[in-house]
Amino acid sequence: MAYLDRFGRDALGLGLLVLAALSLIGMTSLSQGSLITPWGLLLKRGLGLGGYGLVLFLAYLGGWVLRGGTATAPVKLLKRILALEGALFAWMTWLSIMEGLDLERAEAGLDGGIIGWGLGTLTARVLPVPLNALLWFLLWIGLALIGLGLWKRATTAFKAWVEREWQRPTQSTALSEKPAFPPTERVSPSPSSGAEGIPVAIVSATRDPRLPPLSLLTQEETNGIDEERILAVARKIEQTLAEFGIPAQVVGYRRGPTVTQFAVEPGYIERPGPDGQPMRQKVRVSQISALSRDLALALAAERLRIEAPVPGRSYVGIEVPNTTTTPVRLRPILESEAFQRLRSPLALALGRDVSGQPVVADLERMPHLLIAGTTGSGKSVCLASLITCLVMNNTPEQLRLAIMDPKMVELARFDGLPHILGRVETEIERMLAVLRWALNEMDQRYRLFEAARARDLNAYNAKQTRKNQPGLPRIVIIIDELADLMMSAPDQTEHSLVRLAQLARATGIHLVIATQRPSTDVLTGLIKANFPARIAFAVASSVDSRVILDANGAESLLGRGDMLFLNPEVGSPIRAQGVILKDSEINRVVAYWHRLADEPEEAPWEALLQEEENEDDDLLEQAIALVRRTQRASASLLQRRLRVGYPRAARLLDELEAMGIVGPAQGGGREREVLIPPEDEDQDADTG
Ligand SMILES: Nc1ncnc2c1ncn2[C@@H]1O[C@H](COP(=O)(O)OP(=O)(O)OP(=O)(O)O)[C@@H](O)[C@H]1O
Repeated sequence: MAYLDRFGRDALGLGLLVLAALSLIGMTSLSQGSLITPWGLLLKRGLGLGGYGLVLFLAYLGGWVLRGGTATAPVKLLKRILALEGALFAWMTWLSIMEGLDLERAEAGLDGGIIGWGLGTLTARVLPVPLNALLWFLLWIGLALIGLGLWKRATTAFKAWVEREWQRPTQSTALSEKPAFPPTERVSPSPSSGAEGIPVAIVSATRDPRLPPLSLLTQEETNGIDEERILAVARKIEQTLAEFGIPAQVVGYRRGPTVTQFAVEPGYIERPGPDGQPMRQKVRVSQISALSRDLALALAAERLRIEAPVPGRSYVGIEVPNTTTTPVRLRPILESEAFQRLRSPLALALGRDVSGQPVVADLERMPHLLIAGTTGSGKSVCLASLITCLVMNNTPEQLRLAIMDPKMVELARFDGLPHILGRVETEIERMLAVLRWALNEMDQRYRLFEAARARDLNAYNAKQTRKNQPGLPRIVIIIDELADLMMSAPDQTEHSLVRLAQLARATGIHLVIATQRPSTDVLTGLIKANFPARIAFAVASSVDSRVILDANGAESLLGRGDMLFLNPEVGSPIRAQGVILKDSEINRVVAYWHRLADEPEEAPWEALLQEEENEDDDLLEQAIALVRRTQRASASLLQRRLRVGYPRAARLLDELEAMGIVGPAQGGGREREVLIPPEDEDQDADTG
């Protein structure tokens, strides 16, 4: 099927290119033919110079289809084609109007041809010539931008320009008065990006040819630095602090994708000393951080975070949201020096910090990652970018993923990646089986290492390579919502996660777990103790922030990918804007691997589930005997006595109900009614 798809696409793309070439030959009369000549004449007469536009349009469409452009959703594709066609007509009409709507010229195949002339004449009846020309010119530009997919970028740039021009007159006078920033603290624009201090890209020359090319991913979209606004905010900060009796100076700034961090150096307050002489006393940093709400009010900022002091620096950092945010893209981070320097297959591109520098980390060293934040704060986007980052750098022989997504929609689009063991699991019971399988796999790997006298996965794989034997892949287990698992089988989940977290590192098994419920019943002390690397997205309160990071701060984040990353090797959390991928980028990467994949394999935990199903029959017998003996029926009783997890106990109860042994659920956690008599009564009845 995929082959047919590919073949059809290639045929269509080539067909469009050939049509473009034939149209060009016909219009320029380079060659004669019974079809080409009348076709060229028709184009010339009908479209005038627009005929050349049509040639370009066909060639562009052909190239686009060949490059895989049909992966775009059909409605979107149709919209873009219609817009490009509209742009072509608008251009032809504009040409005709500019040449005075001359029918003779149109018939001779000049200007916009008959069609351009016709459309122009139609609107000329109601509009004066300049307005008529302007209307078609604007239509041409607008439709071309939509057709080329540049509309959003153009409107954003236009808005930023209007904003800049609007603010200019009010600020220019004050600007010359005080250069507030020493040049050293400024983010110098890099040659590759043209803005925002993004480091020069370094592409590794040693990229494995089996890996997807980086060109599948989008380049960064950047906003220019609006220095005037930054200066105005800096002045406002100084002014507000002064109004509260705190002398302080803004000595620099660092601009990131969503926030700008202002470096504020506390000044001195003069106080009368014990001897009556004035004494200079430095402002305490806590005095500045206490004013965060007043500063937010003065700057009309939604939320404001104060880092007091910035670790390793002699100033306080006040982070003010930018008016426009820049989406952080994966590709420039993969190409950055910081990422390349990690030289790890499990290097993760997390985002950009408050100065626009890449934030990267090595999952192998973390060795597990905990992600938490309220709903809509950016967890799933973060997981999707982590998965894409991993599969951009690893073949399925090097890395396997076990993905669990009880929310069912967020990560299901990765189904079909050959890296995924089985498929993306969405049912609680199957997820518990994945964890049990991971524990088995870990034990088995330890036995293999022992036999091969290898200390860890790297040593084992090196030995296998020397013997020309295949090595073992690393395994990353990803859970998109831990709360669901913890609610239905808390003991089993906690036990498995903790054991894996403690022991799995050497075997190349790593965990990435996310939750939107940062409460202590989900992130228990034991789990937290074993997951020192954490990412906190925006949360509702400082209590939640402390549950995740053991520190305040996440409550002041702005949401939508704004995060605090706690790297155990660094100590204090780093603020960053997370990477976001377009759907089209993910689709291209999945399609790349899908094309190379063999038939999907059965999940390795399938056998485990089958075994357990057989065990269930024994359990059912035991459950009947238990209910009959105790005359009580509840999930917790079955869990305790039969030593099973909640999902199994609940399933057993359902089966007992279907067999008419217990009544329906009572609600409110009450026990069910038992419908069979105790054993002796049964016997009495038999004998009597
Ligand atoms: N890094 C980012 N950059 C820009 N926008 C982002 C980023 N991350 C998330 N967003 C925006 O926030 C929205 C919500 O993100 P996401 O679905 O990841 O939240 P979530 O925390 O997983 O929520 P839920 O728990 O309800 O699934 C996204 O649709 C996107 O528009």
